Amino acid sequence: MLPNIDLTSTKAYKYLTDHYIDIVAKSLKELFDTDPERFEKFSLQFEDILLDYSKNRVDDETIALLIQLAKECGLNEAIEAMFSGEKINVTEGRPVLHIALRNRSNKPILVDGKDVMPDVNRVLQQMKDFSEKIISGTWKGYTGKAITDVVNIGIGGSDLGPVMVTEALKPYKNHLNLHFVSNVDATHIVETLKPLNPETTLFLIASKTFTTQETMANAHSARDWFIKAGGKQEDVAKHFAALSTNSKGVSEFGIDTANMFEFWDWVGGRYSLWSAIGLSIVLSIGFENFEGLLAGAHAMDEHFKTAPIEQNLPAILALIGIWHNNFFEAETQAILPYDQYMHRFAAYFQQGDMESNGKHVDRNGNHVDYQTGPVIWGEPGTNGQHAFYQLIHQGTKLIPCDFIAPAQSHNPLGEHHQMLLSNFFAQTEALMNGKTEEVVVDELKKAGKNEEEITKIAPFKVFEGNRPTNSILVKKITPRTLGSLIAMYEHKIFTQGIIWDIYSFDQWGVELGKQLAGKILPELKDNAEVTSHDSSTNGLINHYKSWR
Ligand SMILES: O=P(O)(O)OC[C@H]1O[C@@H](O)[C@H](O)[C@@H](O)[C@@H]1O
Repeated sequence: MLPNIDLTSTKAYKYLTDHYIDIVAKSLKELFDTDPERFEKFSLQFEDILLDYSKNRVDDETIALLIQLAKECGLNEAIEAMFSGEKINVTEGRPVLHIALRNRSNKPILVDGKDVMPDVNRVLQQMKDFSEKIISGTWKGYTGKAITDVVNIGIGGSDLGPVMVTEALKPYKNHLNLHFVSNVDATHIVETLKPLNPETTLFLIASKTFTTQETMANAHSARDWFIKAGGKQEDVAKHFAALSTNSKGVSEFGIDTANMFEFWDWVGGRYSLWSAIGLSIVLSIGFENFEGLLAGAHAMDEHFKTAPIEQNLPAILALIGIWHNNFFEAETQAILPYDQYMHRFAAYFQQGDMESNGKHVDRNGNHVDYQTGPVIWGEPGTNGQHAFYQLIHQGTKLIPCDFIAPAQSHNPLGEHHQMLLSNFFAQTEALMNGKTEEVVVDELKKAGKNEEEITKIAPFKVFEGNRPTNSILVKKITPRTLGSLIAMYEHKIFTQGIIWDIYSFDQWGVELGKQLAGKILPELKDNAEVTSHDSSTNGLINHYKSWR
């Protein structure tokens, strides 16, 4: 069972509340000046991932108290509960076992007394066999041609993970063209299908439940397109596969269950890229590379499970996040990868983090009296620097940032990578140190400005600094490193959910909008005036009807 705690009544929380008053009085610059060991002390390495968390407003005492907080909140017991297959997703009555999907040790993991590993390995083998046929061209479409294009139709967890990983690992890509359709807006499928040839296109219908409205609508439109282009019903089997937990739904759609890649209800949608949902990844980079991704995640799982909290990368990241969120009252967390291939990383963790920890009810069903999950956002560097970094440097909001960069580029072209990394290093330094009025005045004097001009302009050029950042430097973005990085963030989310005493693995908050859309859809079928809602909703619907 997950431990039952009252976060703000823990001893550590109370100590941290007092300790916060000491820390806010100190600047990051001072903390560095008074402790020459700071980098060594506040950085951790796991394989090819270096986490430097020294540029956060923490000292030895902060870290000790945060670790005490994690212990008081039962983090170690919670990790044990997850890894041993306990039903820690209580509101849905399910275990949380994405770790089983990448359990390369094959040690048994029991759910209701049954080892899940044989099923996991069976589906992995099925993915391997299928992908080898598609990639080698031995699998033929209905006119005898090899597959050239793969369209993954899915949304949320059945889209974001595969999109993010196939983009991040593009250097490992083969000849197949990958496409992703998620939005129910017809534009998405229409534009995707325009250049495609049905004879050489494979559709993967990716949906855990196989009931999601957007995915089902896109899947039906894809099948209609295929049939209209000359494919016959019996040809569907050569061009459609399903990735799902719902075999009944799959066969009702008309996909042969031989072409169904199964997963299980103990895999959360936003944690499912390691499951059959990852088939588009396998098709894009090959099974061996997918295994590399799984192995990297597994290595991070073992680290998370066994490393003491003070050396545990996901736990430390989580605790630093809690320090900002609950004591500094930071509302958001930016994820800034200095790697163009990782351009969907922040978008992926918007779902991963916000759908997991965007909860205001604790595990006893009571309204929390503290902040929980932050708003996650971000774009790749250096683009962000020329867009929103102004606010991070000089705005009124505290934005803790994770800077991520590879030491080695997949595209070592001229000085590009050094330029990119010079920005990566410079930004965290600038955010930490800022620029004092004294320095600004001095610079303006040197630039030949007079007293009056200096007084006028100086305030705008001052940077307060003291802005917290983590730097995550990796050797290279390989399948293994990416697997570890994703798992690191997954376990960070888990740790924070445990400390905030919330259930991180359900997502009831997405249901209400779906229900209401289901009620409104039939009201849009004719032109009759709608009066069943509030005046705004009625007004909007009726206006829409008058314009269509
Ligand atoms: O894979 P499915 O069942 O089509 O679900 C897609 C998404 O549907 C959303 O409603 C859920 O909030 C997500 O968690 C999920 O990933």
